Amino acid sequence: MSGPDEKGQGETVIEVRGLVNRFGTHVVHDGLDLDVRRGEILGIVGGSGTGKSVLLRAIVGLIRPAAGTVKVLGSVIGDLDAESRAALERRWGFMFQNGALFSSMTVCENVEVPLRAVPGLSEADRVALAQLKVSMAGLPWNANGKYPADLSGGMRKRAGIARALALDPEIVFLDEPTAGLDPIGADEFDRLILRLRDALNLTVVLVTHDLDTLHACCDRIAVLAEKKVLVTGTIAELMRVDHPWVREYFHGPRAHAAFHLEPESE
Ligand SMILES: Nc1ncnc2c1ncn2[C@@H]1O[C@H](COP(=O)(O)OP(=O)(O)OP(=O)(O)O)[C@@H](O)[C@H]1O
Repeated sequence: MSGPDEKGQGETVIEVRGLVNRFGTHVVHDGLDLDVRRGEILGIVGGSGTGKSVLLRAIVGLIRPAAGTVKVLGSVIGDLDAESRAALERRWGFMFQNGALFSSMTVCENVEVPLRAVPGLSEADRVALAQLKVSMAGLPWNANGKYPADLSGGMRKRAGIARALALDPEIVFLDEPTAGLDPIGADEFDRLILRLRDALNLTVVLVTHDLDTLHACCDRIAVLAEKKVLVTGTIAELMRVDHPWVREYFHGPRAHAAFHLEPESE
């Protein structure tokens, strides 16, 4: 790989080494390594229960690993005092699977939540910034005043991404961004992810089962299997990997449809 360019594209912004996560005797990750480069959209795929969400949570420090190191933007998570930790957290945004919005707050108020931690920001500026993020997420103006219960699933996800963008992060984590969306809504969301990455120079790490999202959005894909990242690469590279799960996933009929390939002859 060539080194970072003048905008830092290509530099490693997340470095996971020897990660071990376990719940009781259940070992989810055992010596997992992962690198994420600035400016890329990295998709994480794997069978159900292989620990994709646990990996995202471990990267942002919501789960304390049993062993290994996670370095984000040059800092080792776990070594930081509360103040440095809070400063680092402002440099990423996280969109949980269902949006994880506060049901008693409007969309605008939800997006304002992270902005409340910014010292010296007036209420008027906070509201204006939140409204800007809501529109950047592709929601209409009148969504600002709506409550999560009054939104469709797709709109809730957009509100979740607006909140993840509240603090102008460098990295955005998306947990199954298109899950539960109809195909048109999922396509629109894929395009939104690409637009936001390009417009805001974001690094995006997303967990997905959606082959269309992999094809439309991801520069590289990391495959979780056997308690680690088995392989990372482009779709073309992963299609050449000889591993039962990878083969089945990247050569199945759904993959062929998503990747616009001719059906394989038996
Ligand atoms: N807080 C927890 N306590 C105990 N076990 C947990 C906890 N969180 C996750 N697990 C277990 O860790 C494993 C990995 O979970 P995770 O949610 O990361 O899987 P996943 O790959 O995201 O799955 P899916 O594709 O089905 O969403 C699962 O067996 C799950 O039951």
